Amino acid sequence: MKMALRACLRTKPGLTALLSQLSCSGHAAARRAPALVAQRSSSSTSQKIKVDFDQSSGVAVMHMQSPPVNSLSLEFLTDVCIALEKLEMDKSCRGLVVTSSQPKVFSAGLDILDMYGKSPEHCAEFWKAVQEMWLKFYGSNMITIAAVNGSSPAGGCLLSMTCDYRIMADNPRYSIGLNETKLGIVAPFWFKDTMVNTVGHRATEMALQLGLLYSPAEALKIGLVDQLVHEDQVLTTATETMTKWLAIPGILNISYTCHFFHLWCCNLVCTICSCVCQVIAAKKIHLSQDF
Ligand SMILES: CC/C=C\C/C=C\C/C=C\C/C=C/C(=O)SCCNC(=O)CCNC(=O)[C@H](O)C(C)(C)COP(=O)(O)OP(=O)(O)OC[C@H]1O[C@@H](n2cnc3c(N)ncnc32)[C@H](O)[C@@H]1OP(=O)(O)O
Repeated sequence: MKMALRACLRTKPGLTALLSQLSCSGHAAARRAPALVAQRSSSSTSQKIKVDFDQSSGVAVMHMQSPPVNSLSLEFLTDVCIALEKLEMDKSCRGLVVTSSQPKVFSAGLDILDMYGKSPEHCAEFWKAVQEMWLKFYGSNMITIAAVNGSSPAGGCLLSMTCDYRIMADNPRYSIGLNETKLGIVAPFWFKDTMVNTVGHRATEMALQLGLLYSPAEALKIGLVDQLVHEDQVLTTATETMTKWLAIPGILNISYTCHFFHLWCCNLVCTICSCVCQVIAAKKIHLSQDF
């Protein structure tokens, strides 16, 4: 799916416009102009994001440092998107590792305090920022690897699933998954689709209906993560793995992209049809209540 988005962002101007409308793209850029990285190795920091870029390898490491648990608030999401935009614009940056500076937690998911009791305008902006993060990671031209060095529920799991590869710390205290159901909320369809693309239909059904959080070993078993390593090795393994991915010629990447793009389009059409059916059904229920 990530590759599919990458392809359409490269090749389909119409869809790019559609996606940019969906994602309210540019909302982050409007706040702070991106700057190109000029040095051989550089480090740029916002309050909540630190990016180390090694120009010799073309690999950047994005450290999420929003205490206590990297919850995805509007401010944090905006910083993530800005950092990503800057890296995306620097053509020498080919790979991105995303990890956490917080102990025991990769990301606690959406910031619950930023969703509750806020104005409709804030909620709209917040929700657009969530979509923007998702689209930017999924549609990135860079190879992306999530170095999941702690728990990663809900939106944190989504973030890791938008990456090309996931390496998780092998610590049974940590968990990962889309647990929204356990919180009494329904995960949006694009959370669901992202998981289907990662672990398949049946595993997603089980995961979402029961709101399951998986231990690292369980997550590996269903393919939610690709590799487990000792806690101390997560970041180094991620950078080593990146070298292998970057050795693959970009053209092959684009070819696979076309296959996945086809699947993604089919999925989108089904989703639109299902939304239309739901609206029709809701109208029918409404009418039958009137009479
Ligand atoms: C406007 C929106 C419009 C529409 C939205 C509608 C629907 C959206 C539907 C679905 C999408 C939802 C996606 C989500 O991501 S919802 C968030 C789900 N997240 C969780 O369930 C995680 C909850 N947290 C934990 O499980 C643990 O905190 C964690 C394992 C991450 C870490 O455990 P640890 O023991 O290390 O720390 P704690 O003591 O539990 O927490 C420390 C501190 O952090 C606060 N905290 C934790 N999670 C969040 C969070 N998601 N948002 C905000 N704050 C969070 C926690 O309360 C503690 O604070 P304090 O007590 O002040 O120290």
